[in-house]
Amino acid sequence: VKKCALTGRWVNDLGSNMTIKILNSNGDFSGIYNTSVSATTQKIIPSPLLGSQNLPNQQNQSTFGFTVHWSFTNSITVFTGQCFVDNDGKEVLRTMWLLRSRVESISSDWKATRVGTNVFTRL
Ligand SMILES: CC(=O)N1C(=O)N[C@@H]2[C@H](CCCCC(=O)O)SC[C@@H]21
Repeated sequence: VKKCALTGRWVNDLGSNMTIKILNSNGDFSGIYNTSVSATTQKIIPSPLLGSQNLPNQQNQSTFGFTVHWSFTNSITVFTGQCFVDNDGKEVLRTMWLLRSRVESISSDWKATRVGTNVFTRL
């Protein structure tokens, strides 16, 4: 199997996990994200994701991005990152994300976006 194809199951250091399904011929994919944490009090449920991975150099640690459309609250997270194969041959996703939460009014827009980094490894 090619190293660093995103297809499959990944887990991050927060304990969140995701399943990336079919990666089509131009690198687009869909999947499911199970977050272990939330900024809201709503009950967490698995949420769909859509994304793309740069294919031409897929076997050479390519870049990707995806959007999680949270099913349980009015927010969206976009992730972007790169898949690396470390010295032990383990695949690791180094990502950054933006979480945009819905706020009541434009005067609260300033506090509506959170940013972070995160690392995923194969489950
Ligand atoms: C990978 C990582 O850092 N994160 C993760 O696995 N879960 C949290 C956030 C979950 C947001 C849920 C919806 C909401 O609370 O508005 S997305 C970034 C962060």
